[in-house]
Order: sequence, then C-alpha cells, then structure tokens
Amino acid sequence: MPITEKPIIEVRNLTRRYRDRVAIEDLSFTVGEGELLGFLGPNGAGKSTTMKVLTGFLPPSEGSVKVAGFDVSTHPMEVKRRIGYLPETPPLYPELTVHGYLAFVAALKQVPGRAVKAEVARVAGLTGVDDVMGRVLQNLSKGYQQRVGIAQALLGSPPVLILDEPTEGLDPVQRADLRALIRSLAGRHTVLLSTHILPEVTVTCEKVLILHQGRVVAHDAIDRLAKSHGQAEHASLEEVFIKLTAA
Ligand SMILES: Nc1ncnc2c1ncn2[C@@H]1O[C@H](COP(=O)(O)OP(=O)(O)OP(=O)(O)O)[C@@H](O)[C@H]1O
Repeated sequence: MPITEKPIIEVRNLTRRYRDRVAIEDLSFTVGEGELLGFLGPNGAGKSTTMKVLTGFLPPSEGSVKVAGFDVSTHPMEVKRRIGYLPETPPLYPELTVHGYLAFVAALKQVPGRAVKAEVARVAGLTGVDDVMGRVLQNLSKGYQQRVGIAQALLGSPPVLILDEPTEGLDPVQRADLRALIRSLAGRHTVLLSTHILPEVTVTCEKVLILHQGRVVAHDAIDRLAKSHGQAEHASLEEVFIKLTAA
C-alpha cells in the first residue's frame, strides 16, 4: 500500500472477549480509502467478531476502532452511518417484497422520505435486483437474496462496506456474478470482504489480512505475501494461508 493512502479504518490494540474466551487479541491494522481487503482466517479465527466490533454491533473489550476519524465507542451512530454491513446471515424479512424491504431499510437508515424511491432504485440498479422488485424475499434464489443483502448495505451510500461471507452457499455462476459486483464497488467504497474461498480472494482483492486464533498473522498485498512470509515467490495464497494458519 502506498504510504500516502488515507486510512478510513483504524484499529488499535483491539481485544474482544466473550466472558473469559478471547475471540480477538491485540489487533492493529489500518485500511485505506477505496481499498478492497480480503479478510481471511480459518473457522473461529475471529473474523465475524472483528466485523461486529467495527460496525458497532459489539463493544471492544480493549483498544479502539475509528472509522472516518470517529471512534466507535464514543460516536457509534457516526460510525454506523458510514458503514454498510452484510452480516453472515442477512437480516431479510422473508414475507416482504424486495422493494418493501429496501424501502423499510432506507427508512431505518434515515434516508429522507422524498429521496427513498430514487435511492432504492439506485441500489437495485447497482446490484441487479431491479427485475425482482415485486417478488417476495423468501421465494428468491440465494444469489438474489445475497444481492438484496448487498443492496441494503449500499443504501445511503456509506463509504465503507463490510461483507461477511457474501458468496457462501452460492453456485459458481452466482458467485462469479457477485464477485464482479463487489469488484465494481471498490474504489467508490472501501470494502472488507470475508470469505473462506481463497481463489475468490485472489481474483477479487489486491490485499489480504489473515487472522489466526484471534491475531493478525499477515496483512499485505497478495503478490508480496509469499515473499514477505519467507515462502517461494510462486506460492499460491492457499499455500501461504495453510502455512500461516497451521498449528
Ligand atoms: N457469542 C459468542 N459467545 C462466546 N464465544 C463466541 C461467540 N461468538 C464467537 N465466539 C467465539 O469466538 C471465536 C471467534 O469467533 P468468530 O465467529 O469471530 O470467528 P470467525 O473467524 O468468524 O469464524 P467462522 O469462519 O467460523 O465464521 C471462536 O472461538 C468462537 O467460538
């Protein structure tokens, strides 16, 4: 990353415990404006916990998180306004139509009443759900449901998008479509993308952060990762990942 890149997410010495279980410990990293960062780690590494603290859904036990200069502990609303979040399980209301749901979330996000129609149409166009606006959510394919999940995250045009395993459970075509969509959002938004599918990261992201047992074990450009972790230059992301997360 060029040193001049302006950080929009700043995580300092962040620890989060669930009672006496340490989920993430002493994490420090920054994410630059417009970056698309792959957020990786084996099951239980602490990805979802980190994302929940970043989005203000869980308070930190120690340390600090700033988004666009606002501290999540002291200015949670300012932070939430700047983040679009797609949790691992998207909060869809199965009986609502796509349009009804997006209008409902727009109201929750305090999009002014007169702007809701245009804003819903904008995110529907970006995510390619405009042809299913009248359909009930529970009848949509998983691929379309994930698109609606991303559409709700985009409402209000937050500068940061946090997407927790958005391609999980999709077929290869739906996955490729969604990947293209996510790539198209980078630049205009800073995107944190958590996934288990490493080849997907290689084609979608330039940088990755790898968590293992609640700690950062790598944070680098993919093309520098192998070298900076003492492995053969041609080693794949998968090989580096397995090496760093064994044990
Ligand atoms: N609500 C909770 N109460 C207690 N422990 C929890 C809770 N949520 C997560 N944990 C624990 O915290 C650790 C990190 O979990 P987290 O869900 O953040 O990992 P993850 O990397 O997102 O995993 P996955 O890839 O399986 O979704 C794990 O040991 C998990 O069991």
